[in-house]
Amino acid sequence: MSTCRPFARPFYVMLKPAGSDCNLSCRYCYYLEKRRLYDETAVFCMSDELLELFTRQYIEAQTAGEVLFTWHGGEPLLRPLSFYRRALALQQRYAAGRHIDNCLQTNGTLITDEWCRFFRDNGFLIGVSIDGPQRFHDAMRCGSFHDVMRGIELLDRYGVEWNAMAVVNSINADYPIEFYRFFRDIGCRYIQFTPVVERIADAGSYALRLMPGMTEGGRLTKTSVSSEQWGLFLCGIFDEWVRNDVGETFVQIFDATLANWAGVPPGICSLAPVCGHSAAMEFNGDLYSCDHFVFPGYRLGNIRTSTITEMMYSERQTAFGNAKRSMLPQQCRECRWLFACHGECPKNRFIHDRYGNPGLNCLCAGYRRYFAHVAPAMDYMKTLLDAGMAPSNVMEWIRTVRD
Ligand SMILES: C[S@@+](CC[C@H](N)C(=O)[O-])C[C@H]1O[C@@H](n2cnc3c(N)ncnc32)[C@H](O)[C@@H]1O
Ligand code: SF4
Ligand code: SF4
Ligand code: SF4
Repeated sequence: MSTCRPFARPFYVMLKPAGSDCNLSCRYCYYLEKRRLYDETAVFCMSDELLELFTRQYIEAQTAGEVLFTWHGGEPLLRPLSFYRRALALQQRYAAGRHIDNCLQTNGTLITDEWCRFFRDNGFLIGVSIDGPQRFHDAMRCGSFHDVMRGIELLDRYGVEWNAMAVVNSINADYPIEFYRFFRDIGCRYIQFTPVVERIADAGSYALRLMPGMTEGGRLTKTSVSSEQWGLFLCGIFDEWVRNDVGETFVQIFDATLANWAGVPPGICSLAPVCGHSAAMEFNGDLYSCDHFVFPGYRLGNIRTSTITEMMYSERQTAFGNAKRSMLPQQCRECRWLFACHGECPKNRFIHDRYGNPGLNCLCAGYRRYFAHVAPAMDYMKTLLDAGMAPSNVMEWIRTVRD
């Protein structure tokens, strides 16, 4: 096994213990169709033996004293509690003094008292997918609103730490304030927004229906958000947040934007300069460059035949990571917001820039609007941070300059 550890930063692997299996079929889901990569498979289920191999390799591969396990899917709660008990036992067996944390991303519908006790007792951080008020959520997520809210109430009752993962799509994007207030009203203090940007491939050009980023052609799905919608959405929510909630409600993209303004790592890959530190592993041990690049051309190998270390530090994965920067079109290279945007996620890069070069992010116009809109407040918060003061002082300032 390779002992070479050239990355200073840790890396992460998102695990798919039930593959792409799910009890829902959300309209915009990019992951459900990944079962087509494994046509010969009837049951998508990570074996105990593979779980052990992964756990050992993953812990050994980490350069830091903390190790984060990320359970993802499909729906990870389709696996029984006994699977996760075994996972924790294996983590302890191979920890060798390292501190281990677990987070799990779920649609929330299968949460029970028993799961909550387990999450609480073992310090799991739970990401719950919820797309805002019922009419928005149900329109995309199979009418599951009440089941998800019941899951959230259970998590609250047992004191389990959770945050919201909200997908911004063609429908809810036009209602930023209603959407944002919903999360505040249900007591959610940590919110992540992800825009839907998916393209359907021209017939027969890909093994999957949806296309990978950094390619040309295809047509946008109906649920995808437009660049204009995304920009207006972010500006609308920012105005509400910056007046009332700084330091109280944490919106991941605003924190990441401020981090880039202050010159520290942003904490989300989409606004970081390079990719390559977060891979995804399917139920059978296949490792892919990123959860949003689970396509045959981005399969790095399988942990039964190569180690995670070899694959994560391979030339291929390094090239994948650096492509985020090296493939930036001229318009991005000249952009005044490059320090904050970095061309955003390569998954969303498939339009031409103003010079006719390929590889511009299809949300570019929205991001330009957003960065220009938040710049004065970001400048002010950076000044506060430099002076050792809390960014929440921006709320008072913004009221005096804008009211
Ligand atoms: C694929 S799901 C897997 C975990 C779990 N089933 C859930 O829904 O939380 C992971 C996250 O991706 C989000 N998601 C699904 N399809 C998406 C898309 N096309 N674009 C952006 N996010 C998407 C989901 O809403 C969820 O928050
Ligand atoms: S619950 Fe998650 S995995 Fe299942 S369809 Fe919805 S987004 Fe996809
Ligand atoms: S491709 Fe997108 S999601 Fe994947 S690591 Fe890069 S920025 Fe993140
Ligand atoms: S705002 Fe547009 S041009 Fe500027 S870095 Fe981002 S994607 Fe590139």
